[in-house]
Amino acid sequence: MWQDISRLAEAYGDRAILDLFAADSARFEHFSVSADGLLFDFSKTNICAETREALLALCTAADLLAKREAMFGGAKINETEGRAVLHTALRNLSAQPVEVDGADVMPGVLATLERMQQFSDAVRAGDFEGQGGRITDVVNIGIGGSDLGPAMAEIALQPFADGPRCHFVSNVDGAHIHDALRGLDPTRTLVIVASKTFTTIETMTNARTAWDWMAEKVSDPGAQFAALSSNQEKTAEWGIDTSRVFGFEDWVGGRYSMWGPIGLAVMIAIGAEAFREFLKGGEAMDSHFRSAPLQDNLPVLLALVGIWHNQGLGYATRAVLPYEQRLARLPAYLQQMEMESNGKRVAMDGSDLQIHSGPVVWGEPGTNGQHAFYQLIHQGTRVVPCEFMVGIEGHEPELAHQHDLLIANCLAQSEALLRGRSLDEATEIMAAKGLEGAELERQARHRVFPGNRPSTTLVYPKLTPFVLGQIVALYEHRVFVEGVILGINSYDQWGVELGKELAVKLSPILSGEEGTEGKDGSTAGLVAVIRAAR
Ligand SMILES: O=P(O)(O)OC[C@H]1O[C@H](O)[C@H](O)[C@@H](O)[C@@H]1O
Repeated sequence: MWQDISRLAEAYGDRAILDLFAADSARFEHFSVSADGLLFDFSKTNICAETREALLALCTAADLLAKREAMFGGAKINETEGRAVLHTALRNLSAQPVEVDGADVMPGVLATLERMQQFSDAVRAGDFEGQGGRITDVVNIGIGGSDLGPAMAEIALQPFADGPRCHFVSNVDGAHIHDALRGLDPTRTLVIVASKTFTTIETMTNARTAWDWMAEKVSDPGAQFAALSSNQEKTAEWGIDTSRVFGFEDWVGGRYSMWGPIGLAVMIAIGAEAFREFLKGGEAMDSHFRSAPLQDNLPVLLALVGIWHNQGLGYATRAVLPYEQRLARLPAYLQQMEMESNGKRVAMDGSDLQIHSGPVVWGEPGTNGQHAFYQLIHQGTRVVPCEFMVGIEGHEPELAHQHDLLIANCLAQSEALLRGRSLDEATEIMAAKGLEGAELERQARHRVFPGNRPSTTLVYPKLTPFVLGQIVALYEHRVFVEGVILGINSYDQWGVELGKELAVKLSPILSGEEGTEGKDGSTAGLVAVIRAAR
């Protein structure tokens, strides 16, 4: 199967996408797909019917349909940790039973959702108070999957945010919590400690700092703390009342956890009803993913475009470019989701991967990125497949003219990438400015855009909680499909462990309690410089 992809990449990798449009006047219709109001256009790639067939064959070869049902059905597909992968159960509002080890997980999921709602309602209504009165601010302390999702969503859903202000603290750098707490009233602040394991050093350190900050002004800091975790033993050690502890099971991966208790800060910000809309959006994408034929299946096609560009054509990165300022943190969120999930060098069975792992994912919202890094995207020597996204409508009707400009910019960028500008065109432009001879050629060459650079565009009606749920679930399933095709485990993250272990060992070396014997020359040298300067 991979041989087919290599053969097609060899044969078609360089062909002109514009020729494909010329050969098929309905190319846009043939190479775009819709699901519940979302439209995914991948016609501005060099995928043709033949390539699509070959890519779809990868799904069949990887037994995608059975694996998809295994995931939704609660099978322990995270084989290196012996866990099911059931973030989809967190948004299974229809409550269709989902069994793990013979027991339906749905009653527990829905009961926790209900408890979250009661707590969130109480905070928002002022029925749950701080020791100085109504809660005005919520500080979510967590990192990685316990931070990026809610932090991203809280910004994304600002038009719906009518609850207390939310702040997110993740970095162990004391500057982060220092700046977040500055100006807050500890007597009217709720601290949410979000950590699946409740052992993550950054989160525990920041939680201790927040506790001490609060203890200076209130007699019972624990009364203004809530905990979100799958480790009930550890939350009990902190003495946080169980009424404010929201648990989840080990079958929710950290980077897939914003649908459950890890989303509490978002629920408090936007209210339980809007949060349920977010879940409904995810649920709608789940049912599309499970029921649409592969060739019309949005997550499947998004994944296949990814596989074609990365494993097929060898493009090592992809840029996520939301034309939506409120999705400013989406690229960072997807970075963890995609790179922690599919950045693996061995297959599920432990053998070396024979193809490249997932790509580097990066990005910034448009139009800002245009004035920063698009230069390289248009004229650099490497090709960066671009994933544009844009809403048809904004939330500010009085600024509709600005939204139109935003859309125009988004479409202009993908058009420019596709079309480019030839030497003839550039020469004509420069000649019109009066240049001649060698100088004309030199200046014209700088103004050539090679074009033929692939991009996709995801169009959504308007960034509502429902649409955000669709988008997040779309990318989750994209990661799943790519992981299945690559034959890796997308749900562990052993690659983050070594650095953590070494950091623990370096602490006593930095403080001087232990020496640098056995350390490499660079690490020993850096330690020496830092210690000498103290
Ligand atoms: O939620 P926690 O247990 O505190 O984990 C927070 C994060 O840290 C780990 O190092 C993992 O790389 C992430 O997948 C995880 O989301």
